[in-house]
Amino acid sequence: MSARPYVIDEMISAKEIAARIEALCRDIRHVFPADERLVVVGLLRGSFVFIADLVRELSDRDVEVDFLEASSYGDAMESSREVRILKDLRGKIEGRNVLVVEDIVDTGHTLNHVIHLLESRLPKQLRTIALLDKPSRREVDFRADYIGFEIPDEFVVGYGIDYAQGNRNLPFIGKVRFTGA
Ligand SMILES: O=P(O)(O)OC[C@H]1O[C@H](OP(=O)(O)OP(=O)(O)O)[C@H](O)[C@@H]1O
Ligand code: HPA
Repeated sequence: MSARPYVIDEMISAKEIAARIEALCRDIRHVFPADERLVVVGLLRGSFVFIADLVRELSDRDVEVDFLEASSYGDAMESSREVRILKDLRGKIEGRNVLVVEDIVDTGHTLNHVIHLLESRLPKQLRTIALLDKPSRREVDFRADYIGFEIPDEFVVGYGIDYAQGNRNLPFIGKVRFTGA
């Protein structure tokens, strides 16, 4: 838990997120063949809420869900720039249609690292989707194929995203504002 007191100011409401997911899924349906299974890969832990809403919006498709756990922030607000794979996929992705789901792209190190790893397994088609993108913070040249919202350089929480492992269960995206000393 953080020692510094803070409040959370709402930035993106639950309603706005739901509407954006509907629109994103309309685009995704155009890209992946309707008659082939789609492997939706969530990057733990931050994507767990987003992937849950995304796959239910894609309930008209044959979807398999898998997870990969990557970590580079730990409890800090700054990336360590060292992406550790803590849990690998259960299934094989060679020759398959894959959608990688991320909560936020900040420096870009996490998704960049994961995509290189998964590309080496020779999927038929691999696309990435991130709910949030902070382009002003980018340290590696990476852009997700689908982006929910571009946001300014603020530390955000909620809808799966944490600060020191807290606040993942907020239904909206909020920014952390420190108060006092
Ligand atoms: O673009 P980057 O600067 O690499 O930051 C993005 C990553 O940081 C967070 O993960 P974290 O390492 O905090 O793990 P978590 O998903 O378990 O919270 C977030 O969930 C992204 O995966
Ligand atoms: O803004 C953020 N909030 C929480 N975790 C993060 N990991 C990268 N950026 C962020």
